[in-house]
Amino acid sequence: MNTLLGVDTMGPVRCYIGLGANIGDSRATIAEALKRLNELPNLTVDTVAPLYRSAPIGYTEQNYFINTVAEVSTTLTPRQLLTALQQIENDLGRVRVMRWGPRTVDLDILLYGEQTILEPELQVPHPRMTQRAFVMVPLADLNPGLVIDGQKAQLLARRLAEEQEIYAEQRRYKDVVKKMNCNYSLYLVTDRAILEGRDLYHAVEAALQGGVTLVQLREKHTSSRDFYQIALGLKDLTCKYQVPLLINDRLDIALAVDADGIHIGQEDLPLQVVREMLGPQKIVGYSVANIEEAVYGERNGADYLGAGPVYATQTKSTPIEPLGVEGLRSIKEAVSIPVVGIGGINVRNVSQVRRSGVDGISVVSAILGSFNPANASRELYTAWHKKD
Ligand SMILES: Cc1ncc(COP(=O)(O)OP(=O)(O)O)c(N)n1
Ligand SMILES: Cc1nc(C(=O)O)sc1CCOP(=O)(O)O
Ligand SMILES: [Mg+2]
Repeated sequence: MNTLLGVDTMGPVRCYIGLGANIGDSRATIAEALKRLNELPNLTVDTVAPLYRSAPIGYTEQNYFINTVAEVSTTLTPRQLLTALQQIENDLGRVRVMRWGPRTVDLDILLYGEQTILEPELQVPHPRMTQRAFVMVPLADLNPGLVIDGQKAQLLARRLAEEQEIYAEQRRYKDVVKKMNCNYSLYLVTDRAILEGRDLYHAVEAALQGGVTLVQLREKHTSSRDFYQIALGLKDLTCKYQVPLLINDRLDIALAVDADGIHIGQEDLPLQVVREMLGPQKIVGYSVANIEEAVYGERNGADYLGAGPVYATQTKSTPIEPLGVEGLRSIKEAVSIPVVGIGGINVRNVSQVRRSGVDGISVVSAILGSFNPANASRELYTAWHKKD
């Protein structure tokens, strides 16, 4: 490898990381470990296998484990990667008491490209990986044809799954990856009233073609049955463009269509209840109009905040005075989760909004009020990405 100051100059290396936990809320810990992994500089989590529950091996007087495997690409060296994984383990409360004993979270480098590393602290490929169903089964989900020690991952996984106790969990961790990679920059919120009879699917598809990065289905006066049917249709559409779909207000609809998440406000179900019922892997957005609400949102499980109204808007009647760019900036500076501005944002003021430091713009009429939502989205996209 060609290294310069410890960084591989040949480009990213594909690695597989094994994750396991059996103390506390293991699913939430694994979700948090994946998030922190993806936040490392020089590393991207590309895919995560489904979760599995597996019987402990070695010391059996302990809880079953939750396991998965992540495929990542990184320019970190093996040593740097090992140090980063140990830091995440420590930050998440791992205490090393006994070998093969209970653990809050365990992160192992399974494979680092095609390299073999035989150092006292680091052996890659992981020396016991081909003997463990909880490694080989999720690994084979990600890359069935991968050959390790001359054996195909899928064949090894099948044999080990017959010999060892391992159960597939319901939750697909593709949701975690979608959530981690969520792009808030151009966020469309729907409102059929503004369409004045034009077709919602056509308008949303045009907006997706124009560069919208996130969609929220907002239906204020629709029966539950119709809301559900529209949500199913939009889910197909957003899946086609690999853009997440969030549901406004309605937890039942979000659950029923397995949406990527929900957006709730100050008058909707309590944030903590929504987070608990939707689980850690889904996106929860929370509306705020001041710093107190923003801090509460961050502390109680919101993934992002919708701050508004930034400017006066005809789309929703709100008693709150517009925040303006300075109000928006003060909210953004008070929290560390993503913030999007909403309310009266259009192509003429988008660059002001961007200068407040927020992570994106959320719009209704600037896209759906246009007879050409694709163009309108393209213009907003360009304005958002324009350098000053
Ligand atoms: C991204 C985003 N931000 C704010 C809102 C407003 O939510 P809420 O205050 O709950 O009002 P309704 O949209 O439910 O009328 C939003 N929907 N999206
Ligand atoms: C749905 C919504 N929520 C707001 C808030 O301030 O919380 S403003 C708003 C409407 C945004 O529509 P437009 O982009 O057409 O102004
Ligand atoms: Mg609401």
